[in-house]
Amino acid sequence: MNIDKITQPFIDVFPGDFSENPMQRNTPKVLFSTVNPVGFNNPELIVFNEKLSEEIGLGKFNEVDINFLTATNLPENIKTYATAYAGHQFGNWAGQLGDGRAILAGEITNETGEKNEIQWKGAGATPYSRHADGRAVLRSSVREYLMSEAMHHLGIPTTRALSLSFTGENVVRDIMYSGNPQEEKGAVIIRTAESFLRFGHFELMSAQKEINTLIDLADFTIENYFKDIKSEGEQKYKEFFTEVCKRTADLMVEWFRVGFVHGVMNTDNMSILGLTIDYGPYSMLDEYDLNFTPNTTDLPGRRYAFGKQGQISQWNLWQLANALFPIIKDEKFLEDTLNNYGNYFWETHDQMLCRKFGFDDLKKDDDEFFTNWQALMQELQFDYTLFFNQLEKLDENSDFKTLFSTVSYGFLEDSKVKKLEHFLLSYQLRLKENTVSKEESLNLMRETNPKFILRNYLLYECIEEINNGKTEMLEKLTQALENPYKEVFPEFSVKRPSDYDDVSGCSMLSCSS
Ligand SMILES: Nc1ncnc2c1ncn2[C@@H]1O[C@H](COP(=O)(O)OP(=O)(O)OP(=O)(O)O)[C@@H](O)[C@H]1O
Repeated sequence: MNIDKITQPFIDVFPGDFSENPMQRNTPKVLFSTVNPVGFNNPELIVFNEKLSEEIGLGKFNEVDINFLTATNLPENIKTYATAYAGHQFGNWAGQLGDGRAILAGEITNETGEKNEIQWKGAGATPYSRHADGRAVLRSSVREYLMSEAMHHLGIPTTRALSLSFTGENVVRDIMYSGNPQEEKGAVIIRTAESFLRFGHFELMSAQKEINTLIDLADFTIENYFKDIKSEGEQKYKEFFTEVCKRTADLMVEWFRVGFVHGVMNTDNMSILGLTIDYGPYSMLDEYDLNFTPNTTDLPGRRYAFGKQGQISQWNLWQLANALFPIIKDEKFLEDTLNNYGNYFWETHDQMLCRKFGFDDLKKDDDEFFTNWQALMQELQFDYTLFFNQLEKLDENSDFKTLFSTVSYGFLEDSKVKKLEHFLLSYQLRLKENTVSKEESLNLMRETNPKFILRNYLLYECIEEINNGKTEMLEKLTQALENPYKEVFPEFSVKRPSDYDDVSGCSMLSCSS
């Protein structure tokens, strides 16, 4: 691998802590600290993403590269560091946080000039670990590795995953806060992204009244990642904020399109670039439920439930607006932009739903159609993904009851069948308003509705296998997630088996990763 090409421009630009023993640091107003990863004695590669490595300019894997992949015995040119950020967690200001178990190697540029940051997750404690260990368990690492790649192949902006390795050490975790912690295998992943900057980085500098660094951070971000912005002065920051709002809304709509529930949308988990970041207690939707949250910590308020993600992202943008206020002093502008967020979000959301149904354009009465559909989905307990796959197969000759009863988690008694029939008739009437052919309408559905989603029970089975030294499921899932709009393995295109309804890690997840 071209490890020698990795550089660290971030640490040349921003104030940081370079002290010998960063764990005892006492310099609050910095954006990063240099820190050495622990290194591991017996690391073992589980999977390496060669396509991504080539794409970002890191090239092919050699056996010696296992050291780099686990942040062990690093060469001189890699000056490792962890960044400081702040955040609002579950609606409350949490003060300073930071990369508690993420360590950056720096950045690599590929042949076409595209830059990517490279980061280990689980390579040891940093000055931002608070009292935690900086480690990651196999379970959470497999989940992040596979799901971030699945999102990429679904066409959704995300951080990506380059490798997954065993560290050779065990880590102690209490999965469901049972008071009975268990040893689990430790793992480390490398993830990559154009940038890992979060809303929280801006919040930290603003809260600390480090306005010059806030300006530098905004300038750095615009110059590197928002290259279309050419204005100067306050106008530049206004355009930046508008674009962050747009990218965030677009991302939320994409999550709704495929049924992704993030589970822990704190502002420190919001990417300033509009990427999906932090694959913790996430879940893909099985049965359609706007109120579903996979995160056990979130159960009481369901703040981060599936149906609330649009609204919560707007709340998070309000916090970002507050943080940017020292450089965008136009309160009315910020308020108007945030108020427009809802309109833009719903317009984009409804356009997306149109495509899911194979409609070529949004019509006046679609609002009512979508509301009826939502009520039907909830009441008939339909699987979100499979419902649309079945809808593609519907024609005059099909037995609609058989077609849809296989994708419900409940029993379709006569009254429900009537409701379904009524809805499908209204759907067929609505399809007649299309100005495109049946085939074009079907193509729209096929490219919008995935045939494969990475369900929690599949991940659960995969983790069990890897724990027992087998990688067959990992290989199959990789193949399936790389082709999500095809049915590569028919056995994966079924609803969650009922055996998994109450298995921890399949229905509910905790943050103990
Ligand atoms: N095992 C751990 N050791 C040290 N810090 C941790 C650990 N787990 C979580 N943290 C820190 O706690 C905060 C919130 O955790 P969260 O679960 O959102 O993040 P994460 O999954 O570790 O990381 P990321 O957001 O980088 O994907 C973060 O600042 C994170 O770095």
